[in-house]
Amino acid sequence: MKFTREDIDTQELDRRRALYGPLTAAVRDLVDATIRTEVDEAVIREVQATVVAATAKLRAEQIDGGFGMRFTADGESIAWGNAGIGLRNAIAPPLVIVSDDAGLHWTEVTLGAAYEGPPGLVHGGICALVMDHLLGTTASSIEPRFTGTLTLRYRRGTPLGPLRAEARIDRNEGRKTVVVGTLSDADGVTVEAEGIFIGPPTPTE
Ligand SMILES: CCCCCCCCCCCCCCCC(=O)SCCNC(=O)CCNC(=O)[C@H](O)C(C)(C)COP(=O)(O)OP(=O)(O)OC[C@H]1O[C@@H](n2cnc3c(N)ncnc32)[C@H](O)[C@@H]1OP(=O)(O)O
Repeated sequence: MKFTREDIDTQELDRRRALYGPLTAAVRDLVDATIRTEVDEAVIREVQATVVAATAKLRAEQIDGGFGMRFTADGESIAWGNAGIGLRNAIAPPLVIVSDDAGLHWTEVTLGAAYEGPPGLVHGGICALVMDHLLGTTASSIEPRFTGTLTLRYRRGTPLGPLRAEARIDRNEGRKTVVVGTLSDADGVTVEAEGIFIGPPTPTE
């Protein structure tokens, strides 16, 4: 697993956020526009050439493999390639997870055309991504936990558009943390989730 330390201060972290965030947002917008455009064939070919040229520029200098998970000297995590929250990942919705003192974790996100499964509805695997990441973050609020089992009940289709997901720890059983949560639209719950998240073995195990 790729965990590395970045020797940068908060100011440099903010500078990089301000640099890469808008690029990712522009690529995300490009994905949406690619799905929904109705322009004529000549424009499609012209845009394709522009995108290919832009990609070649970015590929001029690249890291090997994925971004990994990096930490600053202050312990701040930089998971910028992550499929759920990655600042540099246009595939990520991206999720912004917040929590309160009572242990409730939630995220409010708008899922558009890029996340469609059945017509007008969110792809079931994307619902799983949202719930896995939210429940995993909730389970990892004290120490890191990996997804062992994730169980979802799709109560009804989840419409594309604004959504809210919530999670809380149900119980801890040694290295296992059981987390429950829901995904909802304005009319109520669409998906119920339960996850069993497993921590690393203690040194005596
Ligand atoms: C990306 C993460 C970065 C972390 C740092 C930063 C954190 C910041 C927040 C990030 C939030 C991320 C949220 C997304 C999280 C993922 O997406 S993680 C990716 C998907 N998950 C995986 O790839 C995990 C793959 N599986 C494994 O690595 C291993 O099977 C596991 C889950 C670590 C367990 O292995 P193990 O430690 O050898 O487990 P083992 O000793 O056999 O069993 C321990 C206990 O767990 C139970 N157990 C074992 N496997 C399972 C299972 N699959 N289901 C249920 N119970 C199980 C056993 O029955 C046993 O129970 P008890 O007998 O103690 O009652």
